[in-house]
Amino acid sequence: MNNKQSKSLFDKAQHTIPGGVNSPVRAFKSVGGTPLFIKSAQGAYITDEDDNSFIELINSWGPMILGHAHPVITSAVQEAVNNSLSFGAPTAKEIDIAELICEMVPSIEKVRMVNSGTEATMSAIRVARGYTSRNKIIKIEGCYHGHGDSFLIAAGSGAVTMGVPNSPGVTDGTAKDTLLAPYNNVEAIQTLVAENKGEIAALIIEPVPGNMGLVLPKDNYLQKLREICDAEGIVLIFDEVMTGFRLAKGGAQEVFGVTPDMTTLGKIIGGGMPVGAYGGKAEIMNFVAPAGPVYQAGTLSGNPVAMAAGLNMLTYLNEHPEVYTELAAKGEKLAEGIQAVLKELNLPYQVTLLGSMICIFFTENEVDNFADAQTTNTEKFGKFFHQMLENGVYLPPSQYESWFMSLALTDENIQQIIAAVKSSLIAVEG
Ligand SMILES: Cc1ncc(COP(=O)(O)O)c(C=O)c1O
Ligand SMILES: N[C@H](C=O)CCC(=O)O
Repeated sequence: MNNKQSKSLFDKAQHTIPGGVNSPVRAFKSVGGTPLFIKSAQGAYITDEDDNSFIELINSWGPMILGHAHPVITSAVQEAVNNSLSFGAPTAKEIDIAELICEMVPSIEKVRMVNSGTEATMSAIRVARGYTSRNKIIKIEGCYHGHGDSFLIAAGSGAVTMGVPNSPGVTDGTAKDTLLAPYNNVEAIQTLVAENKGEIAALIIEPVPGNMGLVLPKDNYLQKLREICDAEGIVLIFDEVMTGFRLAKGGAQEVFGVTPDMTTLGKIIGGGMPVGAYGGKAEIMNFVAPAGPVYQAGTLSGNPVAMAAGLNMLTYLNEHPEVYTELAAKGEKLAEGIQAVLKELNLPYQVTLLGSMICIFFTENEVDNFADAQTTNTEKFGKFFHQMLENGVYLPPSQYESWFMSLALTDENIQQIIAAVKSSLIAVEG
């Protein structure tokens, strides 16, 4: 594969951008080699600066549910930019999108728009702390909630990919207020709650973690967390930055029938524009300024272009529930195909699937938490990743990420991905 242009751009970028990228996971550090510099994307395909085109399973880390450059989104953006890019004042579309979010995710009675998933999670815990007058939070090992200080402890995604799940720069004072428990382990939560009685403001969790690879809840784990939080007056926050509007209209909370007190949302609600949001029970959200005393603000929050894109995206999803059955069918087809390849090649690796989120772990252990995920052979994943590129498929460049499917993937694309998985595994396993 010719990557001359990408190499030259990566070299140039090192001079003015730390590590040559604006978000660490993009740097290909854990898989080695040179990141691809992207020129454009359309439907299920992405094209780099060397004019290589790939079938794509990153989809901007989730939001491109309909595929790249979908007219439902691009037309909204084109229309909105004609009316200027930002006002720093309220607009009618902010009400429309808030109403739609509250309709689609009924646990959200009030919602505040911010500019990223990180802002959403940082703000949500501040509000939970203000509401409960408590300081500590419980975070689940391997979950990623953006780069807020409180969350960069046993963090997944780029943090674990770079080997720095505990980041320098986070003070001991902040770290001591973040209590950790393994995913799928109810006893660990019960112990933390007993040891910190009356001190825990919130439990924040990716209900279906996609930042340690994809891991699924088992044995009514989420229901049990709900019960513990109810009994102890702890605010249960579902971080649905990845899963919201992807797994179902109402996100993971709809799929598993568990109602959090607060929900954080991200990129999907902007159709790919930089957006985030947090919301939940009115009683809690009324603590947010100017309604209440917890301060949170944003010059560009509710940006009109992002709101236009997001409103069209959510309206489309709301009016086309068949999107979710179609995505799930595509997910099933891909997972079945990969399972068949693994069986044929006699490889004991794990495939995890939920709806249109999917992942292969290079381990023979069942993966129920971060420790299990870390038994994966990351070196093999790196080789597999590069083989997949050679075979025309662009995966997230880390074992500790989920793959995201879009509606634009055709049956033929799915067969191409399965064939690429087979050829790549054969090359990796020798
Ligand atoms: C579950 C989850 N929460 C929060 C974030 C942070 O979002 P952002 O990168 O937009 O700050 C991400 C992704 O990065 C995420 O996957
Ligand atoms: N896992 C992250 C988002 O979902 C990866 C994106 C990033 O950090 O750049």
